[in-house]
Amino acid sequence: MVDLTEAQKDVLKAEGHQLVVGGPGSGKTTVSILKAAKIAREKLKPGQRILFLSFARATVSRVFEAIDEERSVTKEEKKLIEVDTYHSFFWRILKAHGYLVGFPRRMTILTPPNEAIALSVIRSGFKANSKLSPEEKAQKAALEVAERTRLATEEGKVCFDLFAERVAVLLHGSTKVRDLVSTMYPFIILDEFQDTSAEQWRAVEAIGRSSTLIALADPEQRIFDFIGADPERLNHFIEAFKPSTHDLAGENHRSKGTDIALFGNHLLTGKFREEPYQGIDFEGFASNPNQAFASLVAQVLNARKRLIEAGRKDWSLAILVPTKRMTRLVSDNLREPFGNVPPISHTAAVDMEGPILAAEVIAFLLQQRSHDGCFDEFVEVLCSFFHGRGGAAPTKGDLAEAARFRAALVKWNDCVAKGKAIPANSVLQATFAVHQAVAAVKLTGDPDADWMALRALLEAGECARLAEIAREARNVRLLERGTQLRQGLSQDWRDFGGYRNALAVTRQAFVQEHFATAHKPESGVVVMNMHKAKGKQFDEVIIFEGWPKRVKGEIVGNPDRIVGGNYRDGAMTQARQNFRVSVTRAKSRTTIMSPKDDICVLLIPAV
Ligand SMILES: Nc1ncnc2c1ncn2[C@@H]1O[C@H](COP(=O)(O)OP(=O)(O)OP(=O)(O)O)[C@@H](O)[C@H]1O
Repeated sequence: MVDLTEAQKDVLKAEGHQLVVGGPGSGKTTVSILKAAKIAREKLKPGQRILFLSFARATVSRVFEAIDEERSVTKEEKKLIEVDTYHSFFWRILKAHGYLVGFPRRMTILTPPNEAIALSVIRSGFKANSKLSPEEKAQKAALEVAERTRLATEEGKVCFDLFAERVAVLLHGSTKVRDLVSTMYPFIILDEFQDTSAEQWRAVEAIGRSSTLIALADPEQRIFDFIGADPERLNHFIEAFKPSTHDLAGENHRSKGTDIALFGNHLLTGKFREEPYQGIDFEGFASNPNQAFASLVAQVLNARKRLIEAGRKDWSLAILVPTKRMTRLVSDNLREPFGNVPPISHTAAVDMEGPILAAEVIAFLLQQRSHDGCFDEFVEVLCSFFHGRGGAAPTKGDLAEAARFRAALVKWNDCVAKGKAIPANSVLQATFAVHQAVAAVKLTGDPDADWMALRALLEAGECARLAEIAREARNVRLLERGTQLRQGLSQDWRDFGGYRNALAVTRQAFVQEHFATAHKPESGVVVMNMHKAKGKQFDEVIIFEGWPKRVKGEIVGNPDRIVGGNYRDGAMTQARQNFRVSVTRAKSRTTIMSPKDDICVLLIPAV
């Protein structure tokens, strides 16, 4: 067992609601787990459990890892600690009691890709978010809320965004439901409390009337302002519950023996010291793609070598980048580095809307239906892919593509009805040919082989859109991932001698996947957006940003920077906090890579 600090010991001793604050790696998660074990020993009645609520599945797996590391916690105690995401906890409440707040009794989850499809028409009526006036933003948000509400109340399709708000209404309105929750969970630990949104806060505020709340927070790791986190949140908690407050502030256990945490603190103020920071490396690179990626690959290879030589098993190296676009670019470059450097095996956290919808296209085809109107349905699935693949930001190009396919289908059906030949230049000719080829495939009942056979057909076929979909589908490791989908498809085959419900089975598998909590934390080389690194820890971190494009010495574009455009603008508090969160994810070393001729403005000392 670790030697707890005095402040950590106080957390274990105190009774009632608690607020535990402290910087990165100060031991908040660790002490909360020990506290949970103590509660399990001393306070729980049979059937009761302690709930540990977190934001994302990835953080949940970190917490599981931390629980496993805590050797002083017994197996029985571990069983009584239930780690869950807000989403999944709220969904459980809604499924049981949602009808009390206007939802139909039968509800399904509208997954993010399908939500993106449903909202794409509204969203595409507006310019990019950054170009909207506050009024336009409000108007867009109101339209989205109205449509989400309609989908939920009229069609029983509930998207994640509605969970917290409805649960808050439910818990404030019904003492009975609240008591049910508190009887089951008399103690609730709230992870990353500084990032709770107004709705999430309203929901836990209600539960706090009958359960004891233990909030863990680092106000300076607040990174979710854009979706409703509020600097005042800790004060809301203090006012409502008068908790005992425990400050683990100065401690840094994650990167002991280094100056990583210190550097993180200095980033907040922009006041750096002269002496180098142990564990922080800076690498400048030249502002062009070849040299930038070559420098990155060199750093990745060095870091990987260090970690392997250190003899750790399960080592982890994170490459953190500012944008989604950069995540893809880095991943592409690692897959095919320059010269004779072999591919660098890694996982990349790319947005899943496109890949999931691409998988749905394949699933639809696995059904091999042949009824009238089957081709129409296929075109509709294809159009859904274009509507949804951009997630919250559908592109005009994708929506135009969907419109073009739909218009071509009307023409197509018109020709068929009139017995006329279909125009040879119809965009659907190639699509139809692939559809026919798929219908002729003899499926075997082995889901892996069949899935791959269809994907290969799409990839090799004449239709460029379907080939693109097949490539997107490669990003979902659906069949490797677990047995849920494979079992579902096999069962389907056994029941019907074909994959009659493949699309429904696939959608269900993704919902399950979203709620699954037993994943291992990432290991090996991982590439992800800086935002996604919150709450995680890695052995080494490389932070890599974009570079300016110059024409005749003048900067004409500066994409993918840690600070948009790399402009200095006021206090830049939010950007500083984000940067600090990324820097402090490392246990032993953080390498910061920024263009030599336009260094990240946050690294330039404040005067
Ligand atoms: N008192 C202690 N002595 C030594 N090591 C500790 C102590 N407390 C925690 N640790 C270790 O320090 C690391 C970071 O701790 P933990 O994850 O609990 O921090 P945290 O405050 O939750 O971090 P963050 O907010 O950055 O996610 C862990 O590997 C943990 O085992």
